[in-house]
Amino acid sequence: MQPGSEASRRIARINSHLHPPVSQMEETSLLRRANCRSKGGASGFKVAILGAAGGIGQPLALLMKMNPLVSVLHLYDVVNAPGVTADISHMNTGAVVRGFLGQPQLEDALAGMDLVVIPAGVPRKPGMTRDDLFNINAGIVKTLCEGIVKCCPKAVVNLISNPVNSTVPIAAEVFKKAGTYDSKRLLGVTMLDVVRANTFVVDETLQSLSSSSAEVLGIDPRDVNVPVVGGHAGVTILPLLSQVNPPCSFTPEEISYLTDRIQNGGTEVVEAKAGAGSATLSMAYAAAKFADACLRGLRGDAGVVECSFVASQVTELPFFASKVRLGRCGVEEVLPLGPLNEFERARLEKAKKELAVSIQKGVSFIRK
Ligand SMILES: NC(=O)c1ccc[n+]([C@@H]2O[C@H](COP(=O)([O-])OP(=O)(O)OC[C@H]3O[C@@H](n4cnc5c(N)ncnc54)[C@H](O)[C@@H]3O)[C@@H](O)[C@H]2O)c1
Ligand SMILES: O=C(O)C[C@H](O)C(=O)O
Repeated sequence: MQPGSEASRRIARINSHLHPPVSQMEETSLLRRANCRSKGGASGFKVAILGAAGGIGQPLALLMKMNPLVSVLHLYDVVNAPGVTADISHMNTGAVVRGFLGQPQLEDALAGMDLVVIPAGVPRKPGMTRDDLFNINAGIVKTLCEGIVKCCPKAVVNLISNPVNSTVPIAAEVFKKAGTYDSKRLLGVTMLDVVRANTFVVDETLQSLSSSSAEVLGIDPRDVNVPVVGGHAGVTILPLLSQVNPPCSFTPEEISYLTDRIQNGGTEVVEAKAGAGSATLSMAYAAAKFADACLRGLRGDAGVVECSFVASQVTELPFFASKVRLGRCGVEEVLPLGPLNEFERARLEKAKKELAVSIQKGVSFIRK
């Protein structure tokens, strides 16, 4: 290709969108605004995915590109962001996609975002707990949240990176330190626990147990809703099987089996992947569902309720996962747990003990 030819100028233009030099920032952001209006429409939201080239990031980027509520989609990673961006950008859906590679482009990736979804960080290998990821992922989450402070302090943040029970407190502390903390806008993503619970209640109960819960036979798992409260690791994951909707009853053996399977769903995938990571596809599905719920809330839809790990007064702990009502500012209301049976009350006490330690570990990481 001849330097200075029309083809080389076109490629230079495409590259400048993928890696906008700082000197072109103003011009580029005008271009972005123009693109947003022409393609996404005035009502679309601007969404950034941080860790977009990863196992979760890539399918999540695909699903967000398909979401009609998204007008601009920013894909940021420290590796491979241009390739993923080029690929996703060929999908003929409305959202304008832009790629951002490496720390120097983090601020451009975040500028003006309404929703920031964070699946950046290392996943587990067999034999590890989520807490074993703390040493690496805590620093990653801290850095990304410092970027949010600077560039989009009013964005709603969906935090996926593990250990969620500690990374959400880390994010809160970063925001508090900067004076930008709004507890309504920080949500730990525990949706995969709900997705698993809904699936296992319909599937596993009927397949592997001689079930007295035949009421659920033939029900689409998408129509089942199991609230999952507490946190997102082992015993802190507490499905409230007494509150399944549509209502259905389980034997004590079924409750114990289902609770253990839901609590160990992540480990089941980690072991099946045998060293190649943890849940990515089901997580991308869950994250896309949760992000969509947040966007519908931001749009002003009524009655959007999902479970999430948020700042909470539902228990004595400063953070707790429970049903939350989503609205124009993020979390509009943290809903109470509702009536728990004896089994759930006992499991709740266990969950709170472990959660308290994980939350404090996250807080201390920033305050130290
Ligand atoms: N909340 C949940 O329910 C849930 C479910 C599954 C996985 N996870 C967690 O999500 C995280 C990601 O999992 P994965 O399978 O996608 O891992 P992955 O290794 O496949 O992808 C992670 C991506 O993050 C990127 N990354 C690393 N440091 C970064 C930084 N500083 N800035 C931006 N990007 C960075 C990597 O380059 C990589 O592309 C893990 O911590 C995992 O435990 C959480
Ligand atoms: O189990 C993991 O490490 C990943 C994730 O938290 C999950 O629940 O699948």
